[in-house]
Amino acid sequence: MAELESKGNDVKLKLKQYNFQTENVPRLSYTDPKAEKFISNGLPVVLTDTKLVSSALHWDLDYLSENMGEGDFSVFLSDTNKFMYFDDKKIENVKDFKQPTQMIEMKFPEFVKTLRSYKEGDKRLYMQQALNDTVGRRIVMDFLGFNWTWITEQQKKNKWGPLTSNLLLVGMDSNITPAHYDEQENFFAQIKGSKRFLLFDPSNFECLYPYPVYHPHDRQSQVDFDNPDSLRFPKFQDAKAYEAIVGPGDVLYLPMYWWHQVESVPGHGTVISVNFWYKAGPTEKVEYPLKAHQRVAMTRNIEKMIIQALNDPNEVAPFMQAMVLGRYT
Ligand SMILES: O=C(O)C(=O)C[C@H](CCCc1ccccc1)C(=O)O
Ligand SMILES: [Zn+2]
Repeated sequence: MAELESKGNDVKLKLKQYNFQTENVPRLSYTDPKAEKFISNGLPVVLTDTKLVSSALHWDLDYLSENMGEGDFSVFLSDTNKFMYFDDKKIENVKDFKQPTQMIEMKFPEFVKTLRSYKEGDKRLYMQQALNDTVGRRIVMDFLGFNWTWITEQQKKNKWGPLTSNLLLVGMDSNITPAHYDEQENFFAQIKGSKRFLLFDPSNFECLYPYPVYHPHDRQSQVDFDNPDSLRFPKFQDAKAYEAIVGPGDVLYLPMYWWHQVESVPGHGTVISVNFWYKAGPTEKVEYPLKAHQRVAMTRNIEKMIIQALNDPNEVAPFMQAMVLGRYT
């Protein structure tokens, strides 16, 4: 889609326009009882005033350069502004799989230097690294200063599993993480710059055509949002999108299995976020009709069983087609 450049500072016009309708995700103070209701019902909501990461709102490239320590950080390089995740353990399953990005390990100061010397035509950069104990003392203090009381209360109230990681995301504006879903609950905290989320309920599974489970791009949509192939993906036009724009201090509750595309809003320079990924809680009692995310989990389990039983990714499609075509179609 053509990227509309706006003359004024209306961020809306700077955003890419897609051909599906979008509705806004509610934006509520975390003190609003309605906000808790959204979270307990597994519905996305933008929470303001949580102070979840207020101890990090001063983070910028220089401060991080000085305080992130001597560790190596995973930096993804892309020839385009898209950074599609891939699982390198599954590359062997797909003949001549073409990696869309390459990952290099960099010290933080080197990453900053490369970022600052970026010019048109260079590979774009996106640092995506789980925070760990190699970071400097000041970052530890900022991390300890997160509003753990509130978020741990949310974890308990909603019977989520343990916190698995905090992904630190430092990217260039206009970077895009294409549509995918994750199997974890997520409180996404925005620290610097703005990000636009396009969210889709798990029931949009049929409209977003995820790659096969054995594919390196498992959990990612096959549809190119900028040039959707309506022949291969006819239901894409029926996808129902929700939109949320998060700025510094905002926290997006991103429920497990909800599809999301993340666009770093152009014009803000470096964009910094930290997410909080929680494992699912114990599987709730199965009630009928099954919820959409339960169907997705079931589909995944069935695909995994077939892959394991056939022991060859190339046999999965013919097997499933033989099982379904002409019988269930
Ligand atoms: O927090 C989330 O879930 C996001 O998708 C945030 C996203 C980067 C995530 C990269 C990634 C995607 C899939 C697996 C592992 C890592 C962004 O902010 O660009
Ligand atoms: Zn994600």
